[in-house]
Amino acid sequence: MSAYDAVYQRSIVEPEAFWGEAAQGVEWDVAPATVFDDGRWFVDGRLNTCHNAVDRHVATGRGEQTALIYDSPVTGVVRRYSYAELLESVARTAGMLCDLGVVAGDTVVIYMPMVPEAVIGMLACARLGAVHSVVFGGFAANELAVRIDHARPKVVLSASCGIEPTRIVPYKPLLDAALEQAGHRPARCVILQRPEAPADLVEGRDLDWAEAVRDAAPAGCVSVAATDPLYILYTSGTTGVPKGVVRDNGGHAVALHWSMSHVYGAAPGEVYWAASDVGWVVGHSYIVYAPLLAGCTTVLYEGKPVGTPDPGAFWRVVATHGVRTLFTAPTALRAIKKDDPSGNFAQKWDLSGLRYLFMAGERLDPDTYHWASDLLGIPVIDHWWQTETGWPIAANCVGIEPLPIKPGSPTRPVPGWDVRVLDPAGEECPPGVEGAVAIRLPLPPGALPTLYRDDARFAESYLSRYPGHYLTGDGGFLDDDGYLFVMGRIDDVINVAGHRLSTGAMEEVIAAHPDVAECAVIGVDDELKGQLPLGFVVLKAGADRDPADVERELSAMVRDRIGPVAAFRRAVVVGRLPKTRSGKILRATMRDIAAGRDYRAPSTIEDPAALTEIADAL
Ligand SMILES: CCC(=O)SCCNC(=O)CCNC(=O)[C@H](O)C(C)(C)COP(=O)(O)OP(=O)(O)OC[C@H]1O[C@@H](n2cnc3c(N)ncnc32)[C@H](O)[C@@H]1OP(=O)(O)O
Repeated sequence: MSAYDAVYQRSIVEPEAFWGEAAQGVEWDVAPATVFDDGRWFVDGRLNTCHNAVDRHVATGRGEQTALIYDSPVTGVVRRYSYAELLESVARTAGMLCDLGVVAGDTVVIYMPMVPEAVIGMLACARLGAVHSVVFGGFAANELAVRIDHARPKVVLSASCGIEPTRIVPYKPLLDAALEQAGHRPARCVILQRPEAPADLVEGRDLDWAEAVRDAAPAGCVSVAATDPLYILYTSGTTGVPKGVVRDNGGHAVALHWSMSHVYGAAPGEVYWAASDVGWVVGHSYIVYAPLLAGCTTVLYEGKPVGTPDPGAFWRVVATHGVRTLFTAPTALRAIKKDDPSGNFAQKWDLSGLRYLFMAGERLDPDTYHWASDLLGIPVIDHWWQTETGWPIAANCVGIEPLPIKPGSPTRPVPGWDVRVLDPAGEECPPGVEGAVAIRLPLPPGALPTLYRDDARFAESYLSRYPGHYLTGDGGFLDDDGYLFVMGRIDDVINVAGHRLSTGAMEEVIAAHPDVAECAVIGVDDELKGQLPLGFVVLKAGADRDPADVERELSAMVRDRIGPVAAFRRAVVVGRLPKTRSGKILRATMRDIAAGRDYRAPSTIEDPAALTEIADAL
């Protein structure tokens, strides 16, 4: 039996012994006597995640080691925080939150660009046992308002602006607009003033971050139950209402700490860089928590793969900061490949320290895999996971044993994840046959225990379709060697440049256009961003509009209501949508047509010619 097989089998057959041992990698205030009970991990354990990520390393001699490197080509700033400096900043920021009345269990919304204060704010919440909810900066005011109303934060942490390569994005007016729309009123908003676009502060509500922190006394770590929530992270579901994925403290700390050595093969003291955004789960897990829990140096990069200033940006960061492990999304590599197909910019930098390139966020297409692999000459490792799971479900666990790479596959299930591919009747599909990818329960530590304030939706979305299993929402197959191939979503969620978006949310926006009678949005393949949304709209009778004008207006509406990340630019006016006789829009068949897959008109279709019209429009 291979090393991987032995570790994997043990994790599935003896999960309590397996994770009980892994839990020893974390420092507990009260060590858990019970590893697993009634669906929850480490139920009677107590700990503090911030202590494990920061204080612990200072206490054990890593105080002078760099914890965080902030590299910001858009401002020209590079700043290093040692673990001791990070501790000082986090403790003081936690003190500021205490002064504002934040206590364990309160929620704090963080709407910030990629600046150190975003990381510090997250850790400060964790320090107090408060629950942070980070909202990605590329979302519009309306999306922020929805999240504020659901999370009901006592305090909002934000910044005056974000900086995109070609423009300053004023965040504060977006926050103000969100708070006007939201029913919930946070007690305070703390605003980081950036010199590129300082913001007006609302008297009595807003505080200047620098002033508020300056006057605060450092706060200590609050011990919390392992099952207490560390954060809520909203993710797109099939409807316009996002799902608040809950992450607990104990299971999360144990799983992430374990993953750094076993999945990524990263050791304390090494530089680990996840080129993502703190607004996504990759940012939560692998910019902030996991590298710090493991005593690594993490990189916070405020820039893009291209345009800041050139397609050598990633290679500069790797070479300059001695990055050993790089983690990014295929879209980022495709962007670099597009601007620098021969890899000339990579040749300018010494990349000899780079050991692994990990890829996730969307499917790694074989072309991009081969390009990166040839360019870098190191293992390029696709791995697959989700906001809900918090850490990898399938990967080539190089820390256990590197397995042969099969392009197009994220390799094999990671220990702890009992991956099954099920047919519509719930039977396991034979090797090579595609079905719904599900995880047999229990989910390992670190995976979501529920959705925030919505246990019913959690059960309905994930647990009801295949009893005893968690439904991932992705389709795929296992091959004869147990390698998983994930082929894409089986629902109305799309993935645009590694951003998970709901087509249902876009349809809600489009349907509000005065000339639109009905609409459907699907994802279509795109060479750069993986997928792009495409809308089909039927205009109201008598609406004599130029289709190009309608497309422009709908694009502006989606940008304004959901945000620029939706990248909604194409809307095709059609005479009708393909439907069943009972009036259900045949989105799944439309997706098949768009993906170039074989499709059959369902027997219940109202008029098969409607599908031909969609194919023609595409
Ligand atoms: C494994 C679990 C998971 O899947 S978690 C999710 C993992 N996903 C990721 O890490 C995302 C990976 N993608 C990226 O990092 C970016 O798409 C990269 C590759 C860097 C390209 O960025 P960019 O060129 O901005 O394209 P984009 O499609 O992301 O953005 C579209 C428009 O949105 C804007 N935008 C983006 N981020 C922000 C932000 N933080 N604040 C304000 N605006 C933002 C961009 O400027 C762009 O705007 P425009 O349409 O060009 O005007």
